[in-house]
Amino acid sequence: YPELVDKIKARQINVGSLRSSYDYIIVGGGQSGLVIGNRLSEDSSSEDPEFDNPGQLEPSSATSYPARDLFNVTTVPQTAIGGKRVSVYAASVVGGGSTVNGMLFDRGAAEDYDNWAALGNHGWDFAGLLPYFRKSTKFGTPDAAIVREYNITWDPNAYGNGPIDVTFPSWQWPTIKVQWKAWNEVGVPTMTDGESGNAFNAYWVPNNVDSQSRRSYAKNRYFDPVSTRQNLHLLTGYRVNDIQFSSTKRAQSVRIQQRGTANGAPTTTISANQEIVLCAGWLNTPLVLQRSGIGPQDLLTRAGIPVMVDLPGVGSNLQDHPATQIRFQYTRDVQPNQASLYSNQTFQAWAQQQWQQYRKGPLSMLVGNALATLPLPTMLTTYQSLISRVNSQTASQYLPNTYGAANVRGFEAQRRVLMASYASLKNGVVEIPFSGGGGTSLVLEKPLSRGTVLMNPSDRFADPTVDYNTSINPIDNELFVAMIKFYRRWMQAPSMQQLGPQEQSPGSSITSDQQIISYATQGMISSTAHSCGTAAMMPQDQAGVVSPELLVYGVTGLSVGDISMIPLIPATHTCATVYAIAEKWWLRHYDKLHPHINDFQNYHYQLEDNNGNDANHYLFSSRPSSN
Ligand SMILES: Cc1cc2nc3c(=O)[nH]c(=O)nc-3n(C[C@H](O)[C@H](O)[C@H](O)COP(=O)(O)OP(=O)(O)OC[C@H]3O[C@@H](n4cnc5c(N)ncnc54)[C@H](O)[C@@H]3O)c2cc1C
Repeated sequence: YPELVDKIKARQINVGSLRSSYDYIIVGGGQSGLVIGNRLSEDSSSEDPEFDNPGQLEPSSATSYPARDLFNVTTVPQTAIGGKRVSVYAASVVGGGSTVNGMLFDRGAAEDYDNWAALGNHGWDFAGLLPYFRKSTKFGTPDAAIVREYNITWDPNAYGNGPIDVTFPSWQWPTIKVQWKAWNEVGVPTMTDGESGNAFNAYWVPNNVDSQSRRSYAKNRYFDPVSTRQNLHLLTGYRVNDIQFSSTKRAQSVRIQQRGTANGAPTTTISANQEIVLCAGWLNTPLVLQRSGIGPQDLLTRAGIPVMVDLPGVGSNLQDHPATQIRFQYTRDVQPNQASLYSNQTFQAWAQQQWQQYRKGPLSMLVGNALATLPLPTMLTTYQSLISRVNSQTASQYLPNTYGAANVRGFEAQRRVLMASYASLKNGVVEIPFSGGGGTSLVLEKPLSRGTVLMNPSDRFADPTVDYNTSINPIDNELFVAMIKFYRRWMQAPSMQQLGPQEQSPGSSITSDQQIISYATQGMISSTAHSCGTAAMMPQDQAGVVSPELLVYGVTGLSVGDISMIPLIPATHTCATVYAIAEKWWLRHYDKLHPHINDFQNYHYQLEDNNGNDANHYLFSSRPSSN
């Protein structure tokens, strides 16, 4: 898209014009980095450069993940899923994941975030995050005819007046009506909306698109409108290698190197007067920390890097949503259906015309708009016995051998809140997306397996070693078995029979748990592009890396504003949550500018009025109440 590249080139700063120091340096102009850059530069007294790797810009809706905008990294062999190496998804482009992602835009259940607070992170429960979910979004009323036809529901109070446009496309496949009914028949109720804390059972999920089906993302909503601010500089084509510290362990400067030059090539040093904010994503935030001497002592020593802070959590606690596939064919499918887009030329031509003329119709639809996020008790009558089996495992039993005592304590704490969620009817353990077709991905939302992102000790500039340890904990596989069995039950629901569902894979001959596990692991992927947790917000003695204020333990002037801070992966696609995290990161900075308002927990409710409009003026005029 040459015209877009030219536009961004006109705005970005050349390395030669960089200042030698800035107030804030944001490492990574991805999704969270652009949010934080926008918010910080609202204050004209600070100057913020953002460093990023260049890439092509994604101008419109897209469902395929462009490899050119992703880091080219694969995992080590995943021993529990047949030894395959799997691709990782980490964006390397301005706007980061928001530029390349599938635009399914949802939030976790309230309990997902309440779990974060239960792990010692005051203010990070759902009530503490909701103002930021609202602050980042604005809901656009979808096509009335489609809403009526498919009974699409949402909660307008879940949204605010923020930069990211959210709405539903103007198309659904007719078969989805049968699917909704069938969910109800197997005991899965329909929720009005998943966005207001009720993301469990079955519910509609919008996309982050505007009324013209155009991608609404961090670059065009948080960066472009403020790119002319004189106090915000964006540098592309460089990477931050590491951070340098003063003798009092204050983060002082970053060393940057042009991408594409030999590792260790001459670097430029840029200083930060106030703070360095790591927004380089789940893959690179831990790597930059490790290169800077913050990480597991043993790893740093092996790499010959002086230890600034021994934080065993840096690069551990890696989580994602692993997935496998299931496929049924509808022998009495209704017309039109997804296949019509390929098999029926008249329909195909009509779809093209709808898209080109009105940006509507089947081609405006992305990955689908409905999810069944199933609580374990709904899916498995013997769920108590599964929970007992988890609790009888030694905490360290399936953890990577690089994990030390603090990591095990952290996992034990996570397991306690996770088991409460496994028993809950208000929190999903698995996700089954549905959009009318007979096949789909089956996604594990609350895995017990944990992984690592570790610097290569013999070459700190090489790609890191990524290991998800997918399915290493056998309970994860039991959850896949339960999911496949429940999917089969759904296909046997009375309403579904009008479609004549016929199982293609795994196939009706695959019946025993062991057969199902072997099918599921064979087709399993480790990541659905929701990797997180590698610089987690946990207590320091439980392998935490950042405090609830998102400050890195053991040093000053250094924080994390991206997805790495997530302690426990929520049962949702992660984009909306990352906006809320980055918006909330900014709160502490606001606190610094306005020290008379000094209660982190209490005033976050004041950031918006009840309609979700920005109500920052409250902050200037009154001290919030203490309830
Ligand atoms: C292919 C894909 C599909 C997805 N689909 C969905 C979806 O449909 N729905 C959903 O909700 N979520 C989805 N996600 C997840 C979501 O987009 C991400 O979780 C989110 O964007 C992560 O934001 P972040 O700010 O933490 O990191 P990122 O947005 O990845 O930003 C990191 C930035 O740091 C830069 N960087 C890295 N290293 C350095 C360095 N050393 N120096 C300087 N800069 C550096 C990178 O270039 C990048 O711009 C998807 C993600 C991907 C990758």
